[in-house]
Amino acid sequence: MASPFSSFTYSDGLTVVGISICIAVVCEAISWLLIYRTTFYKSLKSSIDRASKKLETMKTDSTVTAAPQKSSSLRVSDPTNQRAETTRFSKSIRESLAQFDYKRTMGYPNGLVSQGNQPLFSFGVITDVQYADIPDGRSFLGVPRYYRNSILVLQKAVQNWNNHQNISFSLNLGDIVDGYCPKDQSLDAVKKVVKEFDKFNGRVYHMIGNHCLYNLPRSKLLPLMTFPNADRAYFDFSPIPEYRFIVLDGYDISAIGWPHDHPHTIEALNFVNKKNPNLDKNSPDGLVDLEKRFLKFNGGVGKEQLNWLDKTLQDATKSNQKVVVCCHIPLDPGATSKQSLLWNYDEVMDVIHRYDCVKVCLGGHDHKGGQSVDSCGVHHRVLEAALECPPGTDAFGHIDVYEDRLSLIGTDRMASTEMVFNL
Ligand SMILES: Nc1ccn([C@@H]2O[C@H](COP(=O)(O)OP(=O)(O)OC[C@H](O)CO)[C@@H](O)[C@H]2O)c(=O)n1
Repeated sequence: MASPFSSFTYSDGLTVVGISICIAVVCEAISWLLIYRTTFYKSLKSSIDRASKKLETMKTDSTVTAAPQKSSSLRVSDPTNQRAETTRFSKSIRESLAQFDYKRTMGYPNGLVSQGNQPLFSFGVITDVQYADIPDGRSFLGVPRYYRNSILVLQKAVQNWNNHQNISFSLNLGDIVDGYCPKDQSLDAVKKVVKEFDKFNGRVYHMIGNHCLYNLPRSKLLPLMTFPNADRAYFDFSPIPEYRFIVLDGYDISAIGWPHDHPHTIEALNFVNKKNPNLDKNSPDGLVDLEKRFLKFNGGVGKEQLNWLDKTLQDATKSNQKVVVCCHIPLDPGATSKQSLLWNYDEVMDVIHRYDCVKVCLGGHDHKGGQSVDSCGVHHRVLEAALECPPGTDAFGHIDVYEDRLSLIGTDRMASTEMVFNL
């Protein structure tokens, strides 16, 4: 009797192998599309790598501690505490992996995890309004700028936030008036824009940018923009006990805005003169890669503010809070052009990376916007400028805050972004 496989030829076998390979390739491509290329996967992977590294370090440390200590310079540590720490990190890795469970991930078309549908709270965002009562123009590099339309974009933003009814506060990420605003109109222009922000039925937290400082010195600007501490432009606040916002002043060390003989002006001028040999200190000519940030229109965070940041993060960690750091000048090279980076972004990020509590950094300044997840899993989102919206278009948004993510819902030119982080 003929076996059912008697007609099964060698070429049929090859066909089956071929089909299997094709299916494997298609599955891999689908996984890449739905999983590997998503921000969530990248952030989760980097968190797991980070936790694994920490775990390895702890294992090495405990071996060192267990061995007889020959030198007093070795770190003294309690083995019981170390075991507890190691267990905590193993647990955090297991939890991270558990998060990546297929059923929950597939609940969202873009492969993101959903934990609860109701945001804990929401806040409005807008940046680089750069209003001036002057005809449309272009940036130094030729990008169109709509100086009169930008205040209309702000008006729409405020209307939208008010209509939403659940926006607790709003963030202005800086540069409310453009440097081309005629100087005899600066004061009125700043007042006019602040008045538009004041129409929002909630608190507006302002940041200062280079263009604000081209118009008015700090002494005049700060009182108009009502900062929580009258004498400085960096501060923190907690809209709910579980979250803290830290607003940095990226023009703390700056050649713009302070009196000419102020120590911060002198420090900034010395710094930029040393780092940028061009006659025009706003020109990045000849500067290579990350050196391109050493431009006069950028600035840095001074020592006192860095210490304050460190203490505030320590405090947030103790209070088990998640933190959002905001600064007009971006803090991560992956999210911005090198020309728009904070002078000492590396020092600031070193402080931030000492803690696990910072989940997201928000910025402005680089008008085209950008997004990245850094090596420690912190999300960076640089927002698109209102100034570059042709009439009839917008760039503003609101961010819904959840336990495990921030969800930016942008209008028109401001791209919506999901920022999912590890708990
Ligand atoms: N002398 C200069 C001045 C500027 N650049 C490059 O042009 C870009 C932005 O300059 P500009 O539009 O004047 O600056 P804004 O403060 O209005 O906008 C802030 C930017 O969005 C931050 O990037 C920049 O790439 C400069 O390097 C120049 O080459 N030479």
